[in-house]
Amino acid sequence: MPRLSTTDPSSYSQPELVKIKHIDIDWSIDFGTKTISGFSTIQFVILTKFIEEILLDVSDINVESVNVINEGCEIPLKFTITDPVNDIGSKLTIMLPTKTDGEVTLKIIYSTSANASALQWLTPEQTLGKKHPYVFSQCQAIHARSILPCQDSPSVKFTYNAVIRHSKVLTALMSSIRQGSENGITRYSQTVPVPSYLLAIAVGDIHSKRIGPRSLVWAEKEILDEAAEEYSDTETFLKTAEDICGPYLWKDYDLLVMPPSFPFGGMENPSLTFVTPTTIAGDKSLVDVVAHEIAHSWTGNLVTNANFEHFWLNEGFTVFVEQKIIGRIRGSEYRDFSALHGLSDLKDTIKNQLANEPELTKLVVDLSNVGPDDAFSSVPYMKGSTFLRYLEDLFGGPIVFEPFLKSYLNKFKYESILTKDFQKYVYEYFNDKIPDKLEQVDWDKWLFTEGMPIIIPNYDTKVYDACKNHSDLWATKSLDEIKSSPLLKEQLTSIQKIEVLSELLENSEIVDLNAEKVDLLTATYEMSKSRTRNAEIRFRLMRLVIKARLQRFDEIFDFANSNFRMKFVRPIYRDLAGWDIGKPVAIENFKKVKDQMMKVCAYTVAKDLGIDL
Ligand SMILES: CC/C=C\C/C=C\C[C@@H](O)/C=C/C=C/C=C\[C@@H](O)CCCC(=O)O
Ligand SMILES: [Zn+2]
Repeated sequence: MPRLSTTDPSSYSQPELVKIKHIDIDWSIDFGTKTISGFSTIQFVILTKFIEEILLDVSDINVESVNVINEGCEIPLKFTITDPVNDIGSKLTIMLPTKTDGEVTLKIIYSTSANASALQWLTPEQTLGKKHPYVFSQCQAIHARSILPCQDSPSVKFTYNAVIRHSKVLTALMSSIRQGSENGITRYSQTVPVPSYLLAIAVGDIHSKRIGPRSLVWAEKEILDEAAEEYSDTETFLKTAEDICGPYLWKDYDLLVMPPSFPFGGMENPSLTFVTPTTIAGDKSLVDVVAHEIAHSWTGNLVTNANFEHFWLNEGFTVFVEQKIIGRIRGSEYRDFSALHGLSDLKDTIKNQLANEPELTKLVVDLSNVGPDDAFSSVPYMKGSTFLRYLEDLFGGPIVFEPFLKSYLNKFKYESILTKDFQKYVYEYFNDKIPDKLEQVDWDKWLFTEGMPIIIPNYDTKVYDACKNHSDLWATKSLDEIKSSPLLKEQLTSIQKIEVLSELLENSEIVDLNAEKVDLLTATYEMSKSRTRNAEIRFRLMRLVIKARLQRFDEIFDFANSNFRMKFVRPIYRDLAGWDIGKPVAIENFKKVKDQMMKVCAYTVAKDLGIDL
């Protein structure tokens, strides 16, 4: 795939010449045809002397007409759409009537395809309530182009108003501020400029419950109360994040608990985080995802990567802030534990998921020939946050680094930036203060070396050590020795149990896994399905079952079919694909359930299994 534009390798649009400033959206949601149809009125600002055409991204969109709006009159324009390119979609070229400068407004009438990659349409049977259909979107990284023609590049930020026409019995939600809803017409308005990937919509039989002064949780009725209970610390997270990052600029912060096929843990859609139900463990042990999504309100949503090669600016910073929130609330040893746990995940990613694509283990990647969905991994999250922690420690700790962080967020809010902008600001801010420390940072090595981070910070290992002691016991001792070990009298928390399993997975080659050991482990830490709802635990336990080559496929697929969060299903399918007996069973199961997965999930799992979709 050729590099599409100088600004963004994953977009046909030319943000260096022209940028969208505002969109008025008018959409009708049709569950019968599984399509959204309507129009967008798009205001562009021209950044060069003049332009004669405008290029937009589209994917599988049927464009009916394009008109230029001039002093209230609409003049039809010629346009062409190229054949789709895998992962990227098509180029919509709009011919302007004359050489144009200043600003221009276009009205585009269009409808989506039933296969729009950003959307998942659920039948009533696929919902908890079983009575009404449901549709939701996931636009990151480059799927917004499948629901509206746009400059689908995070280097472009725009405000929008939206009118959503839908069945009166359903609720329509968007990632902005609700202006009202009457007779099946719901209006939203986003007054903070956002990139296209932060557009989000969900329509279904969705209800809400207040969980804080600026927060509602939205969910199907059947899980509303337990969700409200699980996420009841949201306001504490918000206040702590404000203390670290500055004022919260998005007015409301709501959560929408997604259907289990939502492919990610959470998505930072402004004012309305989408969160997977797999974070509901019943004991708040997995709500760090909410701290993560709240952190994105600054890192990612206000200061945004200009293209996805610099995704670490979104995710590395967000994990860094998430861990600070955890440290502030639970103690610094838990901040460090979270970082150490992240490093275990990173090791797994580098060893397994990216074993054949080491160039994707760099902090800044080259996406000229790779789609963002294919490049996605824990690397920008964990390597990025480790780099920031290294800088914080080197520069003098939080007392020095936190004022910088606030200043950085304030300086670049509403903008889209590259790594070099961050680097330049580090020098601008610290040059007079700590020039000797600045000299020690090997930027090239941090940004472009493959594999694990070049330096591992000196973390407090107090919480982690207990996990390591337990995992060492299981890895090195006989069953009798394990059973009689005094260590097992020590209670571990859910997050520590997760780490014990991660360590065992990391060392699975030497652990001598067998049915008895797996069963004893399961019983000892109360990890059976009947004893825990913790999906992170169940996920790792199922991976151990596979590593032990136990043919417990019912149990494995009971979990792998209960949700289609890619973080869970992809490693399970990958592990099965590496086992001659597991692979055909996995393929058979995948074929049965792939239509219930969101497209990005089905596509990547098929790749993991080495089969065509
Ligand atoms: C270097 C990587 C380059 C580009 C990747 C960018 C986007 C990839 C695309 O697949 C979308 C990702 C969306 C992520 C949303 C939420 C995550 O934070 C969830 C993390 C995994 C999980 O917890 O389930
Ligand atoms: Zn994130």
